[in-house]
Amino acid sequence: MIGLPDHITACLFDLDGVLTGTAALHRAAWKETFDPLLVARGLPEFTEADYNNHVDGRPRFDGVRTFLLSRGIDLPEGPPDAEPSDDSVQGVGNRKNVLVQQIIAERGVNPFPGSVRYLDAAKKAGLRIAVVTSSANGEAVLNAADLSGYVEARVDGLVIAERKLHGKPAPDSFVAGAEALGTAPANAAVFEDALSGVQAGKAGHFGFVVGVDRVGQADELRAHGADIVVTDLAELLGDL
Ligand SMILES: O=P(O)(O)OC[C@H]1O[C@@H](O)[C@H](O)[C@@H](O)[C@@H]1O
Repeated sequence: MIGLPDHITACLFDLDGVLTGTAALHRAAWKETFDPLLVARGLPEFTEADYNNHVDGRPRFDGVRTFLLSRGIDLPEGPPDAEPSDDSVQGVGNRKNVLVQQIIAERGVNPFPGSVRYLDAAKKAGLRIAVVTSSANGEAVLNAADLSGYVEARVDGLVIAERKLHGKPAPDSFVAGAEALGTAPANAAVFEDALSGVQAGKAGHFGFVVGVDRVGQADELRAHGADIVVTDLAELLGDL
């Protein structure tokens, strides 16, 4: 049914990069945040590979920590209300959030047409639908894309922080999404564009992991745990 094995009764969709084109906006905000820190230390600029390997899919402050570690930069943690100008992990994360909200407001949120068609098909097929995103801006993005009507349960960055869940690549946020729908992981499909996200799907033993390749990393998505890789969700409907 709609490109999924028969035992699948629920779909757990990542948001940025799977349902909406906002992954590129997050990437732009991260680059604008990290480049001055790198340049000041004489290090190479933030690349797409840095984003894909260290930041994409992870909760905001995990992304800061993982990337800084990859470049050997040690910043103090700082308090959660650190000023966006503060050179601490919390300050850098807060700075990125100011930037991403500006960029989203300027460029707008566009759902992928193939993803909207897939959501329609999933709903028609009677599959349960949840969104599992590390973004604390998830609700605003879903609303801006006019997709909230499809979503029966949402696990976002705010929920992850509040419940102290381990972020992707740990499976916990997807497990919480399946739980919210009353579905066992074995009967749920995970849809992810991030390497950390397909890794989470595999680690949680979900029934099917769909890798969504928006940036030419199909092999990496497979190596991190995707059972199948598509470039557009409508491919699963078999009519592209
Ligand atoms: O900073 P936010 O909006 O809470 O988002 C956290 C992360 O959310 C993920 O969905 C994105 O893939 C990441 O790029 C982003 O950093």
